Amino acid sequence: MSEAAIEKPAGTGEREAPVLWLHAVERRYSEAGAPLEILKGAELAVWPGESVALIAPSGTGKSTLLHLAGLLEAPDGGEVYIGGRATSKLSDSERTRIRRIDIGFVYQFHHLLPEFSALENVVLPQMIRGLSKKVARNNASELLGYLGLGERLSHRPSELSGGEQQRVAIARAVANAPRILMADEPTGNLDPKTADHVFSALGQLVRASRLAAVIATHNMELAGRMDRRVTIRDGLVVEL
Ligand SMILES: Nc1ncnc2c1ncn2[C@@H]1O[C@H](COP(=O)(O)OP(=O)(O)OP(=O)(O)O)[C@@H](O)[C@H]1O
Repeated sequence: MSEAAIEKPAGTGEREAPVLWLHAVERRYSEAGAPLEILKGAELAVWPGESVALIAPSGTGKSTLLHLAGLLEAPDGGEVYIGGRATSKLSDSERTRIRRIDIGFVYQFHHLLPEFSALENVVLPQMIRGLSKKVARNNASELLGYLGLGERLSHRPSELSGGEQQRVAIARAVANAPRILMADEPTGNLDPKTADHVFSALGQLVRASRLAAVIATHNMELAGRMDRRVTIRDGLVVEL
């Protein structure tokens, strides 16, 4: 793992390494032939057990940043380190492996599999990872119970409320015990009370399992309950 050795973000001293570090990250798209620079050397380091709210106006690059951090896209410049490991020169299969093992993703529209029950939605990613059905089912029912869905295991997504569906999506995202949880507006389509429940569930998980969480949200009240708040300004990540 020699090329993987992390340079430390400035000012971190002897502190343990960040589990996620976006270093000098650039991302540009082209719009009608003209370059559209979204990230211009962005820096973001997140440590285990730390929750970071990403609050920025529409179109400034929140989803782009989450996609880069989640290895769903590659940066045009800079480096994304996961667990101290540089990811830009890894093969596709290694990136896929890191994505599957180290990273959990929760989307605004949960993308649950409609024909499967809540339990099965959380079992499947674990079986893809290679766990036996029995172990996966035990983990899934424990996790769903922890998120207050113990009585809803055999319900299909269409038989669950929006907040319940979103909690199933959270359970699915953390079922393989990732080190980083990324969420893109996870409460964006929920009423305030349900959003509060979902956020509390996320917070409990982050604290209980020393997850690092990066959550894009427009909800300032919920963002206020996280450890840190950052925004994107002129293509850079800025602490609020
Ligand atoms: N594949 C793409 N091709 C071209 N432009 C893109 C692409 N993806 C994103 N963009 C542009 O990049 C900018 C940032 O998009 P992004 O989705 O990251 O914003 P966002 O901050 O998440 O916005 P929102 O809060 O509305 O979801 C937008 O102007 C968008 O139009």
